[in-house]
Amino acid sequence: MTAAPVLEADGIVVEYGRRPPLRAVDGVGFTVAPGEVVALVGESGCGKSSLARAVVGIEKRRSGSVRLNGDEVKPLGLRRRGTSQTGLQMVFQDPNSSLNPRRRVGDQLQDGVRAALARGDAGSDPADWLHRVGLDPAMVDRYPHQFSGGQKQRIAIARALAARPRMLVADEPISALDASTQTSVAALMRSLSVEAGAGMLFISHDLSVVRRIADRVLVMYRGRVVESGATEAVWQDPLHPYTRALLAAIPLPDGEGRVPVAPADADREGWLVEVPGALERTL
Ligand SMILES: Nc1ncnc2c1ncn2[C@@H]1O[C@H](COP(=O)(O)OP(=O)(O)OP(=O)(O)O)[C@@H](O)[C@H]1O
Repeated sequence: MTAAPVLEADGIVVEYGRRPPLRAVDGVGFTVAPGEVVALVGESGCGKSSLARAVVGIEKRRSGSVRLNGDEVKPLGLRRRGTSQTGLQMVFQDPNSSLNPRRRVGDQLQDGVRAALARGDAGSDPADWLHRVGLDPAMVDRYPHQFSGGQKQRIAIARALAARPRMLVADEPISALDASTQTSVAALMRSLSVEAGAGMLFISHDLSVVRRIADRVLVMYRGRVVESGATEAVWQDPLHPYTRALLAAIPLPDGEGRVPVAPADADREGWLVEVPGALERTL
């Protein structure tokens, strides 16, 4: 029996501006099971961040719904003042946007631990969280600027996970990191979230990392999910022409990469017209 999804997003639409509005996300739905890592991939500007932000409620949705363990996730502006949705945590590309430069990292980790305890979940102490993300527990009294970028991102991840979220939404969490630490941080995110039974939506441009850590992948193109399925199935047998182009653009070992573009003779709109809706595989 498949576990009930921890996250259910349905018909998400995000628009910017008016006359005419730019439809950045055009009716996207997906689910994430507990302990499952779902990757969201697609070229720059296809709407990944807009979708991620709409899911956690920091971006206004034109329409659509998001449920976390069956409870509706309201956009931030509509939540009661002071109500935090600690069951849903987000990790951003830049760890500086998640960490307060004026507070010791231990105190910031403690906020997450407190939220977990308040919900009746077991909380670990801040030093233990530093240890879990591969940092010296004795560093709890330091400030964010005393850490490298990679270390700060590990702390931001620990801070998000310390709240024991049911769901983690990570928007390009590794792309600002040193290439040598990207894979290890991504693998760490996977192991910690799976261990905690949290679902994760993982956005990345690095398709080799996606292949390593994601159970399932959603391929987004021009605001829509054009293909979704088990990661290996999508890699072995991509159904949508855009997915094929995207996978063909994986950087080659010698560093040469091709940019994912529609075939020269294709009408870009035609890609979507020919294949209406997402190509969903049976899992
Ligand atoms: N605040 C905003 N106001 C107006 N347009 C926006 C805003 N945020 C995003 N957009 C536009 O919406 C579209 C989708 O952007 P989004 O950042 O969601 O894409 P993305 O796939 O995450 O891109 P990237 O991989 O480069 O981060 C783009 O055309 C972008 O220019």
